Amino acid sequence: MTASSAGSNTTTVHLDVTLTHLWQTARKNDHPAALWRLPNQSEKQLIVHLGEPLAEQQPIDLDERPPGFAIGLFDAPGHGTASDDFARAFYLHADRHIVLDADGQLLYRPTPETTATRAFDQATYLAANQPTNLSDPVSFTEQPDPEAQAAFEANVAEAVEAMKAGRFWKVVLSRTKTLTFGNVPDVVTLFDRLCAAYPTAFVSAVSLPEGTGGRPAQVWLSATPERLASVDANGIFRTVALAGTQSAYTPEGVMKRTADALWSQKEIEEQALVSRYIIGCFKKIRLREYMEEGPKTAQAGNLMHLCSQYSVDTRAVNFPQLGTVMLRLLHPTSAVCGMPRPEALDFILTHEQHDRGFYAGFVGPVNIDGASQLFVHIRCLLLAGKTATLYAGAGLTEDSDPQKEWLETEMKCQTLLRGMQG
Ligand SMILES: C=C(O[C@@H]1C=C(C(=O)O)C=C[C@H]1O)C(=O)O
Repeated sequence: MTASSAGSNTTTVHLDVTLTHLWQTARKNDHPAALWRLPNQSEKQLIVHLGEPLAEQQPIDLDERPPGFAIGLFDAPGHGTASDDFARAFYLHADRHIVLDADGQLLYRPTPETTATRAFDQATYLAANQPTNLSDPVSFTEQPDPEAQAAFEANVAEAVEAMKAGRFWKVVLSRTKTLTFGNVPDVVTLFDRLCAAYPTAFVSAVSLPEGTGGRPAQVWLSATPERLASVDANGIFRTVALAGTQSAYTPEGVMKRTADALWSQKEIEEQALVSRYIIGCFKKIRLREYMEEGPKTAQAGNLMHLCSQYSVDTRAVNFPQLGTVMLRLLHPTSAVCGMPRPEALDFILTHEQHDRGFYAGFVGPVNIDGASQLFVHIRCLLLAGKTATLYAGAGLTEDSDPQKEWLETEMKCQTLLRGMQG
């Protein structure tokens, strides 16, 4: 290995170490790891947590956390009875932080050298010198589930009845789809494909070893279009209200222009409910100085959504904790749960047959390069060996049509299916 200093705060590694070697070394040694690419950027970043195992979710204080990566479950212990229950996540520390820049160079960010970092580097270099067999093409097939559509549509019909009876106004119901890969797929290859297919998405892969939160070993992969809460290096807070879904293609397979997208009253109302929910959160903390842009049509891969953007200059309003406070208030938003939240959550927990796990939770880097960027964990899958479980949901109102909502979840599954095909 030869390592040379490139600038004051990074080290370039001149050896055939790749993200795959780093990722596989982390997995093999049971170190939690997170790999991500921010929207509209080419840099890919990887952090490896080398400390104590991640036993439980922890409160995420964006202002106080050391550099790292958060991944939170959809559901909170106690179902959000305490105000910070939902803003909890497993927290990976950036004990090793590696950046793959736009020129394909691996740069090691300086982190304290410890016995653990030296052991990890050693194991990585050994892995880089082993012959690898990554020539296997990534191929997968869908596992048919003949009951799934009827079960989902029955749930939608029940939700519509509950909304007509006034129990709640909106709920997001989800379903799963199972895939079988020909071979255990290389996660970095899948991640790279999603990055290439969806330049405007937040793409991530997170590996959590067995025992994290009492769960088996898991790898989650996603390409999400939805920002939950972020604060950039200039102190600008951002969130979005994203809802309403249609294909980005005409029935003839031609890409539509966003300006040509037409939205039904149901979709306009559905998105307005998410906007109202966000504005309600600002009102709770008596914050009036927010900017609102939209709703506009936004493209997200094979789909289009209605999107309103909200931003606040936290320095101008002298509110440095706004990101943390809003994370607590926002998650889970009505884009993935419903309104009012307690009733919608209760309906989800009593009707969905699967555990959502990290689907519809949140993911993203915290205090990396002075910014924290958390995204809603949708358009995601859970990988275990050769099996992948995709998760997709649809926002329902009393005007929902069960069959259309099923088709919407099918389109949402297509985002990952197409992206992974490369
Ligand atoms: C729930 C999902 O997506 C959310 C629900 C949407 C909708 O109901 O139209 C649109 C975008 C997302 O906020 C999902 O992709 O699983």
